[in-house]
Amino acid sequence: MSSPIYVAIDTPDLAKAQELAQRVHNHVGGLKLGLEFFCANGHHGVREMMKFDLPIFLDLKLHDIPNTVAKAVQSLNGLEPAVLTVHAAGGRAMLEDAKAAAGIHTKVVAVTVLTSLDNSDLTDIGVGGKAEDQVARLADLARSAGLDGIVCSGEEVAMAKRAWPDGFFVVPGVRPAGGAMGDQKRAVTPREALDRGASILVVGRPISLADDPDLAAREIEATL
Ligand SMILES: O=c1ccn([C@@H]2O[C@H](COP(=O)(O)O)[C@@H](O)[C@H]2O)c(=O)[nH]1
Repeated sequence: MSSPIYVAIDTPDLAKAQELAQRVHNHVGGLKLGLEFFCANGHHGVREMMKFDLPIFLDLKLHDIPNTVAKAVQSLNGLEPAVLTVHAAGGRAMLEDAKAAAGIHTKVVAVTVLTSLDNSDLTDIGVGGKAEDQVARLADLARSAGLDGIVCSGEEVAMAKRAWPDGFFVVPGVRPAGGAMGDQKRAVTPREALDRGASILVVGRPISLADDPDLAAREIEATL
């Protein structure tokens, strides 16, 4: 069975992205490419990364009016990433149109509450209540809009999976026990996230900043 770990390749530099993928490709289940990579390298860069023969997760977190998001998704035609993100806060019509525009092999998943936010950050942006309540609301919206799943933290994934047993749950911001949090605020360990119902885990800096990224990936895998 392939690893649930998708390594976040957070760099605009194609050569560095290829070097990281080359080092870890035998011990991860997929490659996650974000906005900084896509803005710098576009379709060509994604095609280069597809040569590692691993599923590609395009984490573009699209969030705009429905027409614009649908056209952006259509513009990915030919790439057919395994996973594509949009922001649930874009609303029902945007989510429906994003899903309709995606290829049949692409799981479209909605980002609920970024793992870098805590309850106090939510208050700052006018969202009352706790992160868990907001995740529950947006997960329900994503499900009823026909999406494949959501992105949430390991703190909410068990609750979300209970409500949506066949949903696809992406959990980023995981940290090995004692690992540096950086800007992440709602982090659990990779093992906890999987035990609570994550379908895949996104791991960035704990692998990419390690002296030996392949060893770091293998050590995380060994805890699962
Ligand atoms: O809520 C979210 C959504 C996406 N991400 C992305 O995951 C990785 C995490 O990187 P780390 O270095 O392991 O913190 C990164 O690419 C984010 O853009 C997230 O962290 N939280």
